[in-house]
Order: sequence, then C-alpha cells, then structure tokens
Amino acid sequence: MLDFPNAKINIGLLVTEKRPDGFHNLESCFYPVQWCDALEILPAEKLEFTMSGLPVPGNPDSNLCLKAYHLLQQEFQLPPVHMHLHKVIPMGAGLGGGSSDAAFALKELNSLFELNLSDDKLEGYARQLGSDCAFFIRNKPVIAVEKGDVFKPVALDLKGYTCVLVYPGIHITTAEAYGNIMPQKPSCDIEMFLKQDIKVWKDVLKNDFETALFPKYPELAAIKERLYAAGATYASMTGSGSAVYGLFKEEGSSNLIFPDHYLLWKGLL
Ligand SMILES: C[C@](O)(CO)[C@H](O)COP(=O)(O)OP(=O)(O)OC[C@H]1O[C@@H](n2ccc(N)nc2=O)[C@H](O)[C@@H]1O
Ligand SMILES: Nc1ncnc2c1ncn2[C@@H]1O[C@H](COP(=O)(O)OP(=O)(O)OP(=O)(O)O)[C@@H](O)[C@H]1O
Repeated sequence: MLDFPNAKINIGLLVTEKRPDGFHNLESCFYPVQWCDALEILPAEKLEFTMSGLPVPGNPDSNLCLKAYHLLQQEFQLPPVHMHLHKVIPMGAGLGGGSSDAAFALKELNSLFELNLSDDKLEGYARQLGSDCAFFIRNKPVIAVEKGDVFKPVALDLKGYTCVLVYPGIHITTAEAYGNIMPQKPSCDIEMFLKQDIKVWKDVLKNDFETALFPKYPELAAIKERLYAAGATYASMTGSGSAVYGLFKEEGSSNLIFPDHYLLWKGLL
C-alpha cells in the first residue's frame, strides 16, 4: 500500500495557556497542503523500516512510522511489514511532516490489515503519537484547540488560492519554540476573522510563535515581507516555524528568488 502523507499550514496560531501536563493550549486553523512524503507499507517476512530522500535526524528505531506500527501491533498482533518512507517535507519546519507520516501509517495499516477502525478510533491512536498527528486522520481544514488535537469544524474554502512555502533551512524544534513563548489571552478571534474576506487577515490573524522567533531569526520576518511584496494576500510563519507561507490569489510576481539552500514548494489549495 502506497500513500502520500501531506503537510499542513497553520492559519492563525494563538498559544493561550500552559497546562499542568507541561503542554500548551492553543487555537489555530489547520489547513492541509499537498507538499508530500511517500510512505509504502507491504507485508513482509520480518519487520523492516527503510528511508530515502531528506535525512531524518535521530535513530530510525524511534521514527514515528515505526511507533505507529508498534502501537497497533500491540493491540492487534499485526504480522511483520516492510515500511519505506521517502522524506520530502522538511523537518523542524512547523509543517507537521513527521506527524503526518505517523497518521498515514495508522491509516495504511488499518486498510492493509482490514482492522475496520473508525476515524474517531484512529484519532485516539494518533493522539498518543503527537499533538499534531490526529489532524492528519481526517485531513480536512479545522479549528484545533486544547493541545492541537481537539477539532471544531470550520467553513473555510481557499480553493483557487496558490500557497507558496519557503523553508530557509533553520531547524526549530517544537519543544524549543514552546519553551520561548509566553502564553497570553487570545489577541484576536480566529474563527471570526476566518469568516471575513482574506484581505482583512493581514496584521490581525497572528501566529504567536512569530513574536518569539522573529527577533531571534530576522531572516524569517524578511521572508514574510518578501511574500507580501510579491503580491501575497496573506503571509505567515506556520506552526512553530521555520517555514513561512504566502497565499496568492494570482501567480506571485518574479520577485521570489530565494537563496539556493532554501527549500520551496508551490501548489494550489
Ligand atoms: C506548533 C504545532 O505544530 C501547531 O500545530 C504543534 O503544536 C506541534 O505539535 P507536535 O509537533 O505534534 O508536538 P508534540 O510532538 O506533541 O510535542 C513536542 C513538544 O512540544 C511542546 N508542545 C507541543 C504541543 C502543545 N500543544 N504544547 C506543547 O507545549 C511540548 O514541549 C512537547 O514535548
Ligand atoms: N517520520 C518522521 N519524519 C520526520 N521527522 C521524524 C519522523 N519520525 C520522527 N521524527 C523526528 O521528529 C522531528 C521533527 O518532526 P516534524 O517533521 O513533525 O517537525 P515539524 O515539521 O517541525 O513539525 P511540527 O509541526 O510537529 O512542529 C525530526 O527531527 C525527527 O527527529
């Protein structure tokens, strides 16, 4: 079974409270984008995990794909598989790539071995693997609250918009980003602004991580400015960074040449 775990962007991200369990409550619109890894899972003689594409830091044994397998294996005594992950989505980017791999591994194993787990059940397993994972089970635009793993529906349709994503190669770990942030009362009503025309989002629909990270990494603020200068209707850092996106109604101008070491992606929403 072959599938293509995709990334997400955050449209507005408010970190509102530190919780007793050490995590933070947040409010954010999660929106899927089709910057994708590839994950193939086939029945095999023994459990094997291989990778290609971008190098993934850390021990392969702790890869989220394997963690997803072990989670289901414990409960359903799954037979061995060969999983191959081709990594395309940059890491430490706020794009949720690792979380998406984990969620897609759960979904693929569910289909491959006909476990008949509902989306609610799959979300329950995904929550055990990471805060962002549950979103990728249904993979539809939502307002996420609490740890980012509880969802409210959102009527937001950005079809026709082009998303340009810029990853400048600055690796920001999620824990580092949360460690640098001061939770505060919501500075805007995300749900209300999402109902309004996208033209009014600029300057009001905020990602709180920008306040903490832009002074430390001025390059990120510069990318956002360049996306606006190139005609973006809305631009923001996604998640805990460091990728920055612009949403364009029309094709961006030619003013978007970035240094060679940047990774770029462009696609329709
Ligand atoms: C920034 C976001 O991408 C927004 O979508 C997510 O909140 C990140 O979620 P994630 O990468 O799945 O994070 P996890 O793997 O669950 O947690 C990594 C670390 O981030 C911090 N963390 C994460 C999520 C959250 N709501 N509060 C936190 O404080 C914790 O220190 C945790 O140990
Ligand atoms: N399948 C995987 N793909 C990427 N990273 C993985 C994977 N499994 C485990 N990891 C670990 O998770 C780290 C980063 O994960 P991820 O790609 O979710 O970061 P991110 O894009 O910043 O996401 P987030 O939005 O969750 O902050 C990597 O440095 C790696 O050590």
